[in-house]
Amino acid sequence: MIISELHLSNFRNYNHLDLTFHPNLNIFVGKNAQGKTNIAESIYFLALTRSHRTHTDRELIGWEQKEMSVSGTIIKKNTTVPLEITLTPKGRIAKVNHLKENRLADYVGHLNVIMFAPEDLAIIKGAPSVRRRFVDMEIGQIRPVYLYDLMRYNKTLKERNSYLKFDASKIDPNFLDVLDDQLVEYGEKVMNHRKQFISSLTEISADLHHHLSHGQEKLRIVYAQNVKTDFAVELKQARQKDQFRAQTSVGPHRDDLQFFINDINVSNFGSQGQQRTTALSVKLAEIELIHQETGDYPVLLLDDVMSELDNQRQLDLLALVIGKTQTFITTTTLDHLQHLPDKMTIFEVTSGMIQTVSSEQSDTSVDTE
Ligand SMILES: Nc1ncnc2c1ncn2[C@@H]1O[C@H](COP(=O)(O)OP(=O)(O)OP(=O)(O)O)[C@@H](O)[C@H]1O
Repeated sequence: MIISELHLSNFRNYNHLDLTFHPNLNIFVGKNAQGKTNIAESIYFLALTRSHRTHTDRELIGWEQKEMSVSGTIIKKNTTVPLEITLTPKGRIAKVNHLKENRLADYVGHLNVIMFAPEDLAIIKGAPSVRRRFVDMEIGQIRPVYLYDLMRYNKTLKERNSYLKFDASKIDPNFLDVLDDQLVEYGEKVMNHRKQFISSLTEISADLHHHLSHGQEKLRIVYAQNVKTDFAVELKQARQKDQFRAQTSVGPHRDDLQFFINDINVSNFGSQGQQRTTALSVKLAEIELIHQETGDYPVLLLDDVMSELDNQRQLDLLALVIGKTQTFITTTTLDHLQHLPDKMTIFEVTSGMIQTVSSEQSDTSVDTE
């Protein structure tokens, strides 16, 4: 799939912007703080209705503005799908084919994106919550039903945690049983989705990592599931402790991922280079996974990462993606970019203004099958 057009209105430092993209490669070049990442963020937002770098929607709206919108045209399997999201003081409105979709799960999935940004190193090095968010966003793109199950799980978890805060004498064990049953029902679904996703991700990323490390390293991803055997039993066993601490101690909200290279934990003992290559292998694996699950390649957003990769890694990366996935690169300079194809569009970004400085249209469009 490709995104052929993007329109921004009051999105961060863009008051009004209309862009037409190259089907293979688009490069945004400019000094720091000009608005390059904002473009990548707007595409990510159009796909997932969330930013990759903030939880606060307000930040996305231009200063002194009340609302903003991002819209774009997606081309896949010879069909054209217009998407649009508007953030207003009353909330967000998401439209597919100009029609409003009330449920997130009906909107997400029309545009699949993979973002690779410097912050992604946190998937390897950061807190478990970062890895859970990564897993949730990625499964949600492929299987929108996962978002339903996760939402229901989180709602029940919140309810249970609030109930646990009641005075012990006011807690009705039967009501807690009902909440536990619901938590187990939705939690099992969440864990099953995660198990399948992580198993496929492990398989594909192991191959890619083997390739990227030139046969030197064996990557293994482990789903560190918090529930060991039986969720219902473990929840019951933890009840007294949970009541005492007024929070639920067992369940997929405590899940984690672990990364091993040649059986050594990368998060704790890996070098910077190994951690970076692991993050890259995982991201590239997602591209293949989305293709396997949906039959389409996602759009790839490489935000400020090329300068972090050495010559060989850049070559490996571009060889793997160009011509397969429509790719967007943001960078402060073109100097260090090696191995670029002949056909691409380069945009120069200056204070929220964009100028097309070079556009070489390709004869063969990207494979959108
Ligand atoms: N809500 C907003 N309204 C208006 N301007 C904003 C808003 N949020 C951020 N900005 C502006 O956007 C600019 C930052 O853009 P962006 O993060 O895309 O930078 P960049 O070009 O990617 O830079 P770098 O190379 O440092 O990553 C800053 O000038 C900032 O003041």
